[in-house]
Amino acid sequence: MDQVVINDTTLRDGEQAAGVAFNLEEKIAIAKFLDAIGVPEIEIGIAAMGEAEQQAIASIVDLGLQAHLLGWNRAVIADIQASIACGLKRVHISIPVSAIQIGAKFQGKWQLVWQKLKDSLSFALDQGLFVSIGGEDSSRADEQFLLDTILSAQEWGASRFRFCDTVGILDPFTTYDKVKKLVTSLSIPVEMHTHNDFGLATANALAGIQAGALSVNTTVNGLGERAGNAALEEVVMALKHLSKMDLSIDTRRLLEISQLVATASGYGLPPWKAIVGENTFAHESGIHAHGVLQNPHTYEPFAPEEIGRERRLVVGKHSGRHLLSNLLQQHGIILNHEETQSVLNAVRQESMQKKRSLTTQELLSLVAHTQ
Ligand SMILES: CC(=O)SCCNC(=O)CCNC(=O)[C@H](O)C(C)(C)COP(=O)(O)OP(=O)(O)OC[C@H]1O[C@@H](n2cnc3c(N)ncnc32)[C@H](O)[C@@H]1OP(=O)(O)O
Ligand SMILES: O=C(O)CCC(=O)C(=O)O
Repeated sequence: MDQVVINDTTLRDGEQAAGVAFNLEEKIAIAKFLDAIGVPEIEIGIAAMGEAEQQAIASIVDLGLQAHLLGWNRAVIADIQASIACGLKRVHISIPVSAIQIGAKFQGKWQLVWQKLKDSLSFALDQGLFVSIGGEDSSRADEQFLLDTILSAQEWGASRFRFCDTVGILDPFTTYDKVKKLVTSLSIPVEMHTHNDFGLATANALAGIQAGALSVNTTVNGLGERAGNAALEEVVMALKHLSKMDLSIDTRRLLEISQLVATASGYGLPPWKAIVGENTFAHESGIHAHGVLQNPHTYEPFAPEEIGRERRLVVGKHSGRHLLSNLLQQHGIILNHEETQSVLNAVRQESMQKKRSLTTQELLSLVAHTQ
């Protein structure tokens, strides 16, 4: 199978999340970081948005990164001219392809949409650009109409097609079937763009890849419109561990980039967020901690170091004697069976009062008080 390409869109769809507005420094920092960890392609913004966005795009282009840089455009020649003025050599041209989208935006005039696509695509190709085409709302489009649209774009010179599950309504099985049909009928590669409205963005992205898509849009932390996009860290780690696909991305820095984007976006993550959440390698429950102390693989799908995190063992309401003894031994405290049990009872009580696990300091003072 050909190498799958990550085309990260944190700086475009990620920033479209309501309430997110990266400044120039943050945009540059995120682009540099994505490049540094080996992301091969980055969608860096929408030049049509105006001066500030154009400055950010041009500044990122000027960095001379290894990654291919892509600008998002409507099927409007002025949008593409703005992208070219920023120095971009790759453009993405999006058109709506479902009846509901074409109806709302172009009064159902699909021929007009095709004409806009043909005109803007020809213009971009005449400027010597790499042109990727996006089918907005591909998942709800009539399948024959979608295929006819892409076959036309392919004939007119497009280099890649982005299959968009714009409102996140697919499941992995349907995604697989739809993408398989396209991959079988097209000569240009297919890219996946999946949204998380039903919590299936990553699963659907993987299903598309399984069906033969060769490129995938991601965003760091899954940031993006509404419930977000397929998360970079989830797609990379799932491909690595579940599909045995090494994308040559430095996964040891995934936590760092997650924190960078969390700070820049102003949105923290729930502790249980897959891959990068604070609790993904934290163990409190007695049975789990006992297992992990013998062999971490009992309750961890991969080693925390792989994403740049450390394992945490904490005591709380659900802890057991093995974990407690282990933590106390690290502080030179050895208790007999009864003493351990009475500290454990006190830990449970205090944890319930505080509604959280205990810090090491709280545990040690509890030991001092129960002796
Ligand atoms: C699914 C997605 O995520 S698509 C990407 C969405 N991202 C964004 O919208 C963020 C950036 N957008 C913007 O800054 C602005 O919307 C701009 C600069 C692109 C356009 O702004 P405005 O001129 O004020 O128009 P507005 O946003 O209100 O309406 C969209 C216009 O684009 C048209 N349009 C929408 N999609 C497309 C398309 N794919 N190709 C061509 N025209 C399109 C609409 O028909 C409408 O046209 P009209 O002004 O002639 O009626
Ligand atoms: O690139 C496109 O064509 C549209 C991308 C998008 O953000 C979406 O459909 O959700």
